[in-house]
Amino acid sequence: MKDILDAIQSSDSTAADFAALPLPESYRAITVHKDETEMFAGLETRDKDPRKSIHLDEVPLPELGPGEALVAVMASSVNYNSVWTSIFEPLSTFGFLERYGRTNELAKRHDLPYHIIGSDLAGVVLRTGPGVNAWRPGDEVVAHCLSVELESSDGHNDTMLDPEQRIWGFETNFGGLAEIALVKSNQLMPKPGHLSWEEAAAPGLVNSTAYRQLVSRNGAGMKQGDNVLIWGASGGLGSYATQFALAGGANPICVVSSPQKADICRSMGAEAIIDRNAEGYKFWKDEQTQDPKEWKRFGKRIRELTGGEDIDIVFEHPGRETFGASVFVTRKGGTITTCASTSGYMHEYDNRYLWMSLKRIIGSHFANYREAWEANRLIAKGKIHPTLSKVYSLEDTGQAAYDVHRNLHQGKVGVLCMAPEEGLGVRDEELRARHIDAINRFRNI
Ligand SMILES: C/C=C/C(=O)SCCNC(=O)CCNC(=O)[C@H](O)C(C)(C)COP(=O)(O)OP(=O)(O)OC[C@H]1O[C@@H](n2cnc3c(N)ncnc32)[C@H](O)[C@@H]1OP(=O)(O)O
Ligand SMILES: NC(=O)C1=CN([C@@H]2O[C@H](COP(=O)(O)OP(=O)(O)OC[C@H]3O[C@@H](n4cnc5c(N)ncnc54)[C@H](OP(=O)(O)O)[C@@H]3O)[C@@H](O)[C@H]2O)C=CC1
Repeated sequence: MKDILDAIQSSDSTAADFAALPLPESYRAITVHKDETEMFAGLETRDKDPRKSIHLDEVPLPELGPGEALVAVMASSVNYNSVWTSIFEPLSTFGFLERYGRTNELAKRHDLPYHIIGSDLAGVVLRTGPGVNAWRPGDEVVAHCLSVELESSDGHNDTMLDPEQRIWGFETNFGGLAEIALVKSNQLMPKPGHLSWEEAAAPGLVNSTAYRQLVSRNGAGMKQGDNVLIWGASGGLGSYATQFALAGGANPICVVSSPQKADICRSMGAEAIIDRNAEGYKFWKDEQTQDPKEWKRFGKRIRELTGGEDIDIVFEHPGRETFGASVFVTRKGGTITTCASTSGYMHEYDNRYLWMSLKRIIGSHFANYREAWEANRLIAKGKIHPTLSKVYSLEDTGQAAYDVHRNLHQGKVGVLCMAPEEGLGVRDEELRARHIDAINRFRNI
């Protein structure tokens, strides 16, 4: 591993040098264990502690197949999907690995008693498999998390529709929270040169998801002037949705839960901000009953902030707790676009407000390669910025996942994998200097 790190840190290493580097037989990786999937049985979701289920193990290097690449991971980030994996909700991800393993001989590699998790990385290509021409050893890359087989016709208009579509590091093994990761080569994209390894690893999953969900024609197709209600506007997804709304000439109405988070949104340029905690919205009277009066109070507040207008697009992900309110506050003909259900996936809403006002609910999930590429291009051009707040060592990934599970974090939480310290890997100091305040906006708050 030391030779690999030395080659990455040396300014004159060539593709041939990387190709000649011997690969280690094993490497360190963040895992959950199959024999521990019942460890939290009977506990409430919030009491399931990722620090207990997340391990740092030495694991064997997987075989490299056609169309694949092995990447030395300098940094990764914590996504909520790793929280779900670590608390074994809504189901154990070992089921995904078993199912994938049954599909073909090579996919059997993924069905192991441990799951190496993580769906983001920034690093350097070490080896490519047969059939890979676009990338070579030594390339500095980030990886998006869409894994597709594309053997069926179904995925050829939009690769997210492939029947064998999987999220790398969640529904496949050998993810990014590790010193080495195995990806398909069509997950690779150029690392933005003005960012450090940990900054470059932070946006990937959430930035691509927010891009499809909000901007792409496959999602809400946001346009100039749209009022966009963004739940969790300073969180992982929301901090990118807020930037897309502002950069695209829309009007974000940011919902957050503290004055500090409201300040972050303000510093991004948002003006309409609702502190859901301070204003005390209670959309549910009890576990079974919603309170339409609270939907109306919320809608009235939105009208105050917009000069009397309602919402064109809701950027939904909290799910059960907010969905009824989201459908209610959307304007006639407007769109609710949803990619998750953090607070519960059995949603309830008053359908009269949907059909009578011709509203649409759009399901959105990650992004296809083109959408991920466009989202990464905006980062590389300094139009959208990473929202990295805190960075942990690989050893402390459990604590990082705990912070995200308990909503103690801001923006994105990074993890150093092979990178010995923060701040390394910057290749374009000039572009960095132009955007340094925006790059650091979420740091250490
Ligand atoms: C990028 C980051 C993203 C995120 O963070 S997203 C948040 C984290 N992700 C999640 O929480 C999602 C986790 N995934 C799930 O919860 C499950 O993954 C799903 C609920 C999405 C799907 O459940 P499943 O059990 O995998 O699939 P089924 O479709 O419920 O069951 C499969 C069986 O059901 C049959 N079936 C499917 N559709 C139909 C139909 N229309 N009519 C009749 N049967 C159907 C199939 O054939 C098969 O059957 P047979 O088990 O016998 O093989
Ligand atoms: N389908 C897909 O492709 C993707 C799905 N996801 C899913 O989206 C969800 C959010 O991910 P991410 O943004 O990274 O997570 P974060 O935890 O970083 O941010 C979510 C934010 O939502 C707000 N929130 C949480 N619970 C509630 C609630 N009950 N009511 C209102 N607001 C709430 C919080 O902000 P505040 O407290 O300030 O209001 C929180 O910070 C997860 O479930 C994740 O698995 C994520 C990425 C891709």
